[in-house]
Amino acid sequence: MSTPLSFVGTAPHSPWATYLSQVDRVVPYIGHLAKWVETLKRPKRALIVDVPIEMDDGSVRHFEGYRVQHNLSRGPGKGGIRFHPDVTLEEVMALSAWMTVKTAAVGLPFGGAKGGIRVDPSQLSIKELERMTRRYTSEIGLIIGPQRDIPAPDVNTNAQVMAWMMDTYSMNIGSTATGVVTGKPIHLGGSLGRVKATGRGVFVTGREAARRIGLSLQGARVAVQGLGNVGSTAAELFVAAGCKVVAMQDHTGTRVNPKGFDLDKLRAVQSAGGGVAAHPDGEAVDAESFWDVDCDILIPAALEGQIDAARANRIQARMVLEGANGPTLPEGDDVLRERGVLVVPDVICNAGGVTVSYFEWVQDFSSFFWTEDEINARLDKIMIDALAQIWNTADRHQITLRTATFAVACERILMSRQERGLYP
Ligand SMILES: NC(=O)C1=CN([C@@H]2O[C@H](COP(=O)(O)OP(=O)(O)OC[C@H]3O[C@@H](n4cnc5c(N)ncnc54)[C@H](O)[C@@H]3O)[C@@H](O)[C@H]2O)C=CC1
Ligand SMILES: O=C(O)CCC(=O)C(=O)O
Repeated sequence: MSTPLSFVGTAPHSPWATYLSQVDRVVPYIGHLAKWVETLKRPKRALIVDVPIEMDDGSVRHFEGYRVQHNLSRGPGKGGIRFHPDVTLEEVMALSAWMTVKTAAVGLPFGGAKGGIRVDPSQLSIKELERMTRRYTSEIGLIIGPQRDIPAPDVNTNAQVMAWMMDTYSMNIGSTATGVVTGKPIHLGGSLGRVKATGRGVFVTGREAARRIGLSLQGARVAVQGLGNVGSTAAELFVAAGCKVVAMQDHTGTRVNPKGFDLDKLRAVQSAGGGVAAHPDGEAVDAESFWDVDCDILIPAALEGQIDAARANRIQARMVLEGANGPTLPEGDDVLRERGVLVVPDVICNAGGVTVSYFEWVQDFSSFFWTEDEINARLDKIMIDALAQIWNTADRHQITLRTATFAVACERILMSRQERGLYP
């Protein structure tokens, strides 16, 4: 065992502390590979960059950006870029580590990486956002590239941000490199199906898990936290399968409606710049009441650290589908397990996005593009097969799906580490 990292404090509820605890729990299930586990407890490479930009009023502001490559044993780094005022190096480390586990869990030939800028993008004009994205891309250009590390969208980033990143990287190297990012607009080498892929993966794993625990989707009540890219797609697919969304929460507010929300109305208020608070139906409640809602399926699809032990004790659902990364703290996991609430963990549940990102990367290299039906069929198969293997592992060892996903993934990562050896 080596010394702990000096540059990061591990407060008990921080995302990095959560990740470390999840790694500790897998050690008894990975046999002789446990001797390599220390490699998972530190990022391979972490870059902090200064991002100075000229604001529209002529002043200059500096933002702090990060790109962390947690582990590259199985291939180039892969993972999204987050623009959020609470982004920290430590959070990005945890997000990059979950990418390492996630890509291995679904068998993609990638390592784990993540990036972010500590900024509230809603306070920037579109031109300021573009300048910031381009300067950040040039700064992390030292370590990204189609064969090295491939960013993608995450919270508050989208296809337009990816287009600016692709263009900036391409200008800097002197030729178009579509494969440097995924989640791009379709006519710039993006893939059909990528926008909805993460939510689709949440739905497919949720549907499989429901079938396995005998929960019928017909009339099942769903509560969703975070109605962005991931949460809104998952909600739509569950409604299409016969469920009703009885509670919704986003950064604007929380509403409940036992009759089920009309998601078309949500889309309309979102298009007008509003959120859940502006939905015309149901009843507005305080944010904390979200965790008491009577429901069958709970989908946290916003940020980390949402389900602590106290909230886990109040959750009424039979199943929690982690659309977000890191929404459940280890003590929340323990309570949910004791109470018999099934948790389908982030590292498999939300892996649909990176899976279609992989398809996008492959399509960019071959310059041959697939139909949306082909993409969805391949995505569904990968998710269903991966969940089946994880479920079997959980049954065999009598462990949670989270520890089982870590066991399947860590075996692949650490076997690669062992086979590659330590010395260049
Ligand atoms: N976009 C993707 O392909 C993937 C995203 N994820 C994860 O899913 C989660 C959501 O990501 P996206 O949907 O892409 O982001 P997004 O930016 O599209 O949406 C985020 C949603 O979270 C809500 N939110 C923010 N702060 C909140 C708070 N304090 N309380 C309640 N709601 C809050 C926002 O209002 C918004 O509805 C994140 O944890 C992300 O890392 C995971 C895999 C892939
Ligand atoms: O699509 C990707 O490459 C990464 C998506 C992501 O950031 C995630 O799965 O958390």
